[in-house]
Amino acid sequence: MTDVIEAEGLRRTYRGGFEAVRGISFSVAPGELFALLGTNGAGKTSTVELLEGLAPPGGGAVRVLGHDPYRERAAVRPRIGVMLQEGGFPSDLTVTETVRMWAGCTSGARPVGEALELVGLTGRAGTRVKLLSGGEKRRLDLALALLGRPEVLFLDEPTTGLDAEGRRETWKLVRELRDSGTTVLLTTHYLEEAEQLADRLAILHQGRIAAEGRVADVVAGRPARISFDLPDGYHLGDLPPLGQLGVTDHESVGRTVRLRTNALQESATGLLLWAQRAGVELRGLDVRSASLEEAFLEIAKEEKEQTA
Ligand SMILES: Nc1ncnc2c1ncn2[C@@H]1O[C@H](COP(=O)(O)OP(=O)(O)OP(=O)(O)O)[C@@H](O)[C@H]1O
Repeated sequence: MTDVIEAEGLRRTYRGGFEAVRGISFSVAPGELFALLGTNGAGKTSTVELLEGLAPPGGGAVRVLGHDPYRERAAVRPRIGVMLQEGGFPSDLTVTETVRMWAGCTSGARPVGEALELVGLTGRAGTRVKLLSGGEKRRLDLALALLGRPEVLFLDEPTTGLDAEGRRETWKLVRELRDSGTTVLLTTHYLEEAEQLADRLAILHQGRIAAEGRVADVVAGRPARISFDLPDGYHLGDLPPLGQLGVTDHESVGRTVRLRTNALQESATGLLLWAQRAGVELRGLDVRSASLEEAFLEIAKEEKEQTA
């Protein structure tokens, strides 16, 4: 089966000449959940808007469900669900009235009660939108995106403003939708969200894709981290030669030492053996494998250095 979303060399330039999207290519298979990550201003929303058909690309091509989402909007729009970053509903309507109004413009809409139940807003059905909390408004946005039982769901930072429980509930719902065959494109600032949900992801930086693949692919080859406080009376030079422990990089801030290593077991063992022999305690010892967060920060740093 062909891919549901295909982006090829996409570009977007705003009035004034700023190029926010600089030739990016990726594809999303049916039923796959693809996450776009990136620092503020990396170009996530600018890209997603092209996929949603809200603007034409300045270069390259995009196809959603086999159509050009901008030129063939009428064919694509009924089959996609869009949760924008800023919903912007009339604030004097109640939750039910808002969903009902939206349902009136949606073919094959779910019943209002079902949509509210899906996102856990049943108890707020009669509440005016202006009285909802930020997290509840995000959930209303999601209910509206789900109204038409979309084949493709675009979620632009869906859990911003949600508390930890609300975030986990939304993750569960998004997983269920994906498991029932919905293709999902998600943008997020939360790396844990991408780790939890994404089948594949791309990290955008300054309008380009800096890394792409499964979480394990993106994390592979990134260094692990060890940090600890130097024992009183000891200096960095008192540690065993760090290079021989497989440490690739180190820094110290005050008494805290941070090491990076591609040989975590070897480095940690060497350090602990040294501490045992010296009879000292390594307070604040923290040993962690490479994570998406580490990969993300490294990529952002590398790219910044390259463009400096
Ligand atoms: N209408 C516009 N006119 C000019 N520049 C814009 C416009 N919209 C966005 N930009 C710029 O394009 C760049 C990418 O913005 P975009 O909103 O796509 O980033 P993002 O990755 O979604 O960021 P965030 O995580 O902060 O939402 C930013 O530098 C932004 O200032």
